[in-house]
Amino acid sequence: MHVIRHISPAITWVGGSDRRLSRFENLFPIPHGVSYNSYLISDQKTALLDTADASILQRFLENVSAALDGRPLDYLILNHMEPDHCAGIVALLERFPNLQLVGNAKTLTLFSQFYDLPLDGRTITVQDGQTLSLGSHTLQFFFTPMVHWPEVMMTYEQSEKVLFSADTFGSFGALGGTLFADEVDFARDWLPDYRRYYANIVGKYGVQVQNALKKLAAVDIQTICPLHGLVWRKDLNVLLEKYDLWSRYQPEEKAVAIFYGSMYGDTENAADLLACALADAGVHNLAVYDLSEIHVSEAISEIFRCSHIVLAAPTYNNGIYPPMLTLLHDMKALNVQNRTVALIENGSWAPTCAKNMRALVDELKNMSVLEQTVTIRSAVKDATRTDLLALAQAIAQSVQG
Ligand SMILES: Cc1cc2nc3c(=O)[nH]c(=O)nc-3n(C[C@H](O)[C@H](O)[C@H](O)COP(=O)(O)O)c2cc1C
Repeated sequence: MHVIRHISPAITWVGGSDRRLSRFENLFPIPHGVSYNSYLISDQKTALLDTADASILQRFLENVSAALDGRPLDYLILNHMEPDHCAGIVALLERFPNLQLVGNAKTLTLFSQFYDLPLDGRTITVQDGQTLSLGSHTLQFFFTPMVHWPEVMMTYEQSEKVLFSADTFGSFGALGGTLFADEVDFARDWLPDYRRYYANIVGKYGVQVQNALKKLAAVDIQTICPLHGLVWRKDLNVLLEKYDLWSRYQPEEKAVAIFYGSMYGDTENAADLLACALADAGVHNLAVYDLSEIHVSEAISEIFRCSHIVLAAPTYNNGIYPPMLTLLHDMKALNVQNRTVALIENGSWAPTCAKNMRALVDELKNMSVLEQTVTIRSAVKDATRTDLLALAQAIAQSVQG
C-alpha cells in the first residue's frame, strides 16, 4: 500500500525509508536508517523529481502510481545520477512510454554508463538556468557541480518557491511520519545525523557548496526538498547557517573533543586526566572518544562541530597507532581546516607519534598546533601529569580567550 505525504496540493512526497541498511555507501554506519526522497508535481504536465534506492523500489513505484492517480508521468527530472536515487528510472521508462528524462549533458552520460537502455528521443538536455513549464508550475535548473558529483543540479519551482536540492541539505536518518523539520525536535533528534552526513559525504566540497549557496542567494526559497532527510518549510536559516559554517570549515561551537587511541590503557589514562583538568578549568563543552570504539565518521562529525581537538595516541611500529592514522587521513581527505590542535604521544622506547601526527596536521589549512606536546613513556607519571595539567591550562586559555 502506498505511503505518501502532500507538501502542497500540487507537490507530493513519494519517497520511503530503509531502516535495515547497516552502512550507507557500505561504509558509514546508519543506526537511524536513511530516507530516499522523491517528489511528484502534478500540473498540466506531471514531473517526478528523482527516483529512489533499490531497497524501497516497490513501495516507491506504488507511491508514484498513487500520487499520479491514473495520469501518465511526463517528465522525470534527474538532479543526481547516484545509484541510491536512480533505481526507479528504468521501471518508469517502461511503464510510461512518453516519459522524458530531463538532465544535463553529464547526467545523461552517467545514465548511459550505468544502464544499457537506448534513450533515443526520450531525453531533454537542459542548460544551467533553463526553465521547463509544467503549466502553472515552472521548473528552473541550477547546476551545482561537485556537490558532490559532477552532474548534480538543483531544480527550483518558481510558483511555490520550492528548491529540490539533491543531496545538499540531506541527512542520514529514516523518516518516521514526520516529514517536515518543523514537526520534529531538530536540534535534539536530527542535528547529529545532519552534521555527520554533511561532514563525511559533502565535507570535502566546501568550496563547491559555497558556490552553490552564492548562486542561490538571490533565489526566494520558501521550501527545501532534499533527497535524504527532512523537508524544510520554516526556519530555513537554521539549516542554511549550519551549511555556511560547515562549508567554510568553521567550528560550530567553542568546544574540545579529545580523541585517543590506546592498547593498554595508558594513553586513555592521559586523555581522562586531561579531560578532568579541562573541566576543572571551566571547559565543560567537552567530549572524550576512544577511536577504536567509534566509527571514524563520528570523529569527523565532532571535528566539524568543535573548535579544539586533542589527538592522543601511542607510537606503533615507529608510526601512528592505526585508528588515529585513519582519522588523520580522513581529516585530510575531507579538507578539515581552522582548528586548534593539541597532541599527546606515547611510546615505550622511541616515541615518534607526535612528530608524525604533527606532519599530517601541518598538511591541513589554518590549523593551529599548541606548543605543549606531551610525551608519555609507557605510563603516566608525576612529571607527565604535570605536563598534562599544563596542557589543560593552555587549551582552556585558548578556548576561553
Ligand atoms: C605492535 C606494537 C608496536 C609498537 N611500536 C612502538 C614504537 O615503534 N616505538 C615505541 O616507542 N613504542 C612502541 N610500542 C609501544 C607502545 O607505544 C607503548 O607501550 C605505549 O605505552 C602503549 O600505550 P597504551 O597503554 O595507551 O596502549 C609498540 C607497541 C606495540 C604493541
